[in-house]
Amino acid sequence: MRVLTLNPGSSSMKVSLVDGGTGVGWAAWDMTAPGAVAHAVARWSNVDAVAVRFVHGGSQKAPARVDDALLANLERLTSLAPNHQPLSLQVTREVRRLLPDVPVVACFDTAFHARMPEAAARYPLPRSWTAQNRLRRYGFHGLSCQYALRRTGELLGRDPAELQLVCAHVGAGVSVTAIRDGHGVDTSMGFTPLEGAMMATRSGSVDPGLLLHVMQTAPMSPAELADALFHRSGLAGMTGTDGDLRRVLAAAARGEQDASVALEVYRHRLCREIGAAAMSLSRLDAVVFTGGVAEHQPSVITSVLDGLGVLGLRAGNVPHTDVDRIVTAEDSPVPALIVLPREDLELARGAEAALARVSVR
Ligand SMILES: Nc1ncnc2c1ncn2[C@@H]1O[C@H](COP(=O)(O)OP(=O)(O)O)[C@@H](O)[C@H]1O
Ligand SMILES: CC(=O)OP(=O)(O)O
Ligand SMILES: [Mg+2]
Repeated sequence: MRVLTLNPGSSSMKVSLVDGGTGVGWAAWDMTAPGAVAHAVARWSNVDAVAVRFVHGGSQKAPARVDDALLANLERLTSLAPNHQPLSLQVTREVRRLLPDVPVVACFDTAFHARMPEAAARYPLPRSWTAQNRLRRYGFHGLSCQYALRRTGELLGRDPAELQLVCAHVGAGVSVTAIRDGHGVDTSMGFTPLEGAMMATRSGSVDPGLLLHVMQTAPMSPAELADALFHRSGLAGMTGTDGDLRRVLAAAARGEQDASVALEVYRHRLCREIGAAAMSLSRLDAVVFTGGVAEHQPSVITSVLDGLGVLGLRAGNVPHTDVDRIVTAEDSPVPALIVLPREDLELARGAEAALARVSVR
């Protein structure tokens, strides 16, 4: 099956053509570039299916063929993932208009975490708020985790279902997930992709008491607060850049103090999330790093590894290549790997599975 995959992330729109499970074409556009979907369709119109990544699927537990009712449900989740959901809805509508005869499947980041134990999924809030079980932790980057798990199994020669891993997706969005029995059992992102580690433009976790204090002393609308936390915090907020790690590293190399401090906080918070995730496992088989930063900036991953000695990781020589590899020293008791992000392959798998289910019915 030839599947056109569309992955609107917070910093770029990634598009690929996957034919029979293998990626055969790839392109990425800056989020601000207009017409990405039209360009992709013009290039790859001869396809059997289209798969679109949605970070928030609400209660959806598996990829699903898109119809108007599904889109209306996904639209209701927009305020829970404002950096992503509107774009996914927009590209889905556009691709349905451009390719009206091709089935479109939505694949959800949240599905990988749907079996998260209650202890990890619940917030300690008044039960009148949580009675409907909607105000809970969902988790994101699930397609990326699913692929990293599969690939780590191949690289270590182990059955993925038996592996106990910590998976750190380090891109513009950053999250850390504990994986056991083939699915997420705890993860740093929660009700929205704002919780947890520090990110390119998102704050990650902040004491809710600090936010209450700010709301009382410098009143602002919910929209202004959301804009500050989703778009004007993280690396961007601390350095006055756009949050792209390349620019922050360059600023630090020029001796800019704000950039150096931001990198320290970034690294510290990532290590802390990795340590926390390990607590949901009974043993640690490996730590796997994926996402755009792991792919393009392996030196950042080395500096994170230096902080993980307590978990039994010993940093090795991290050659800057574009292949999946072990990045810990040969005698490291626990290996760490860099696996290049391939959400596109999971999107294509999801589309094939959803359409096979539909045709069996
Ligand atoms: N050559 C590169 N191309 C793209 N991203 C890069 C490159 N080098 C480093 N990066 C880092 O990868 C980040 C984007 O990661 P990615 O996983 O693609 O983000 P997202 O999917 O969240 O939009 C950028 O913020 C940047 O810091
Ligand atoms: C969930 C999320 O933050 O995704 P991305 O890293 O692709 O922006
Ligand atoms: Mg991404």
